[in-house]
Amino acid sequence: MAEPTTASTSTDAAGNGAPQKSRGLEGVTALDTELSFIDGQKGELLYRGYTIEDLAQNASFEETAYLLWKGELPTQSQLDDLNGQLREARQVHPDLLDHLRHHTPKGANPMAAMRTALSMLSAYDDEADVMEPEANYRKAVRLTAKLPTLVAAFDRIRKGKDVIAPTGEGSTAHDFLYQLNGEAPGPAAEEIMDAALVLHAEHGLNASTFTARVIGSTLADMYSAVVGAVGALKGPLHGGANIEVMKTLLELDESGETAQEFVDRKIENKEKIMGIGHRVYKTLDPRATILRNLLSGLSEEKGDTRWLEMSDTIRSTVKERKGLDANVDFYSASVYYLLGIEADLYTPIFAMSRMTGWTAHLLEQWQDNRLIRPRAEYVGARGKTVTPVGDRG
Ligand SMILES: CC(=O)SCCNC(=O)CCNC(=O)[C@H](O)C(C)(C)COP(=O)(O)OP(=O)(O)OC[C@H]1O[C@@H](n2cnc3c(N)ncnc32)[C@H](O)[C@@H]1OP(=O)(O)O
Ligand SMILES: O=C([O-])CC(=O)C(=O)O
Repeated sequence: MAEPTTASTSTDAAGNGAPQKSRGLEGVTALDTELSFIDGQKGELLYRGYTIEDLAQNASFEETAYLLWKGELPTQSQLDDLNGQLREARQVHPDLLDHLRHHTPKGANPMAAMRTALSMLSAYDDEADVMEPEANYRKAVRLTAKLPTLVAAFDRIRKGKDVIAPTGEGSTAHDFLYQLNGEAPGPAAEEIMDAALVLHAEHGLNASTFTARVIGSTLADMYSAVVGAVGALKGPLHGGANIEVMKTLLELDESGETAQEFVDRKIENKEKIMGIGHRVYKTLDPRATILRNLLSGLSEEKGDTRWLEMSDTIRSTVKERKGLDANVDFYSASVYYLLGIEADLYTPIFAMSRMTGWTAHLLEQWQDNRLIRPRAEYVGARGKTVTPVGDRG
């Protein structure tokens, strides 16, 4: 099962009822959620009872967002309302664009630029500190609408191109690709981007969502919580892995080293292979299967199967050598690459999608809030006394 241990009921080795420690909180169940279920042994993922395969195939990102926020898939009129709200909210205040244009170095890490821009957004939101559930829902919609605009704007500004305003039409996937590239995406590219957004939307108490819930549990506002979550997602052990996967593939393509030699070298040097392994999945991440299928179709269409072949060989070699399999970040990297997207935007794209999961968790947290505050066992020194500074050697 995904979450075998409940922190509040576990006991230490002596069975005396003291809380058990778990390095990295592995196996600890910290809270209840209705948002998603992961079976790490079977490789299953459900969002509110629906399989990820069903949602990726049959629901749009906007329908998925509604499902996460509201608990049910939307009716047509509910979806129309949400689409209207998202489209209207895609515009960002001109000050934000000026900040990206004039006060953000072109070489900034896009996740750092987004972390700052999201934080600034709160200053332009009159409801930033209003904690009523409806106000928080409206903020979740606004944050989800605005982040793609900020990501696309930053990419164009750093390339010396004009910023393209959102169209106020179409899906999140369509408008994002339009704002990024300055031309409307074809239906296939839009469909793939939409599916990728569905696949990354929610995943239980992953590190960034846990971060968001910890911040939310202090009754800090939604902006504070998602800014913290962006910080957590940036790390290469979490969402930042998708960028590292692409760097690996590009380096491998240049170097002439075979994928097997690469894996053996990494294992020999006790280095991690990015996009491989997972804290909860002990088998293939079901999202990786779907992303591999998308990559396979895209590779055929583009007549470039290099990345798929390289990825498959890395994956089968690590599986054989270490028994580890691919996670969501493994094939997404090549999918975005073949869509013509710059590698350092892959984690910001992950954040555009996960914004729905983070904010849905915050809405859930605030329905029945209690401060999240675990303990650390003190293992340092005791009994020391202060000597005057001049006498310290
Ligand atoms: C969206 C997401 O966040 S998905 C995860 C994205 N992150 C990555 O792809 C980064 C690469 N993967 C990893 O670093 C890890 O698998 C994590 C962080 C995802 C999960 O890690 P943990 O559950 O903490 O496992 P931990 O890091 O303790 O590793 C356990 C063992 O597996 C090995 N291992 C785990 N992942 C990898 C990997 N990617 N490559 C090589 N070995 C690995 C470790 O070296 C260790 O081996 P050992 O017992 O022989 O020392
Ligand atoms: O669940 C995790 O630890 C990481 C992950 O796959 C995600 O956040 O999508």
